[in-house]
Amino acid sequence: MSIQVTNLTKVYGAQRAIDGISFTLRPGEIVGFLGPNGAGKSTTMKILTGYLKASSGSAQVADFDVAEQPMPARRSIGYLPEHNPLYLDMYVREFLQFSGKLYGLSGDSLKSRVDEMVRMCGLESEKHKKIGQLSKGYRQRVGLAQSFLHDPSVLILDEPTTGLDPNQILEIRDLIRTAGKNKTVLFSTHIMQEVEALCDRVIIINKGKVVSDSSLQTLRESGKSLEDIFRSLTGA
Ligand SMILES: Nc1ncnc2c1ncn2[C@@H]1O[C@H](COP(=O)(O)OP(=O)(O)OP(=O)(O)O)[C@@H](O)[C@H]1O
Repeated sequence: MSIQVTNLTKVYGAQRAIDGISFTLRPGEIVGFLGPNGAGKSTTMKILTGYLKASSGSAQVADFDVAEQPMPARRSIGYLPEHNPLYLDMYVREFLQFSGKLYGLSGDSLKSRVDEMVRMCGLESEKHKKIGQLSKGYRQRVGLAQSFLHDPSVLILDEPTTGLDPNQILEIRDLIRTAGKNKTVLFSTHIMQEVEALCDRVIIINKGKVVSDSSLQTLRESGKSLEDIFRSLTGA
């Protein structure tokens, strides 16, 4: 399995942010991770990417346990956090080179990989600017370029299109589709059309529990819209 989450629980003080969730992603699947605000999506993604420790349960990425084998697990993952912490004073290329070095790239392979990401993510016109001078959409592209740099087999993208205008949403969606070919992708979003445009499968969580895990095809066959299904399962 590319991602395997088993009985994962995270407790913050008195609150169970996630409460015994389990799911799996097979290689090559693109899965939408939906849930209302505060449902536990980011918490789950932060555990998968090694930024948070689970209170109990286990998570594996590319068959590496994220708690016991954190380094190989991390190398298998491209992660775009919800609040993408870019270095605003760095130039675009400088930042990508710096990030590539952290993944062990160097020399010509680093340079050619950075060039490829700049091209793929549509950053040619902005590559000589500082990140702090970029629009939100271009910053998001830099974040995606960074997450794709080391050619990971698994992409974990936390609300990749939040705050973007409709044109940028479509562009970023295309980018995820292109970059996600032959990769496993778990991404969270509040945009139902995005799920319909990109996903094979949808996992819906509510109050820290998985309330639905179905293929888009199965959900379509129910005759209800994804929005109606989401509302009925999350009590909105
Ligand atoms: N560091 C923290 N300390 C205490 N509680 C936290 C912390 N981080 C998250 N929580 C709580 O855990 C719950 C799940 O939060 P999480 O960010 O995972 O939700 P989410 O589904 O990603 O929400 P959103 O759609 O709003 O981004 C929320 O009630 C949140 O307030």
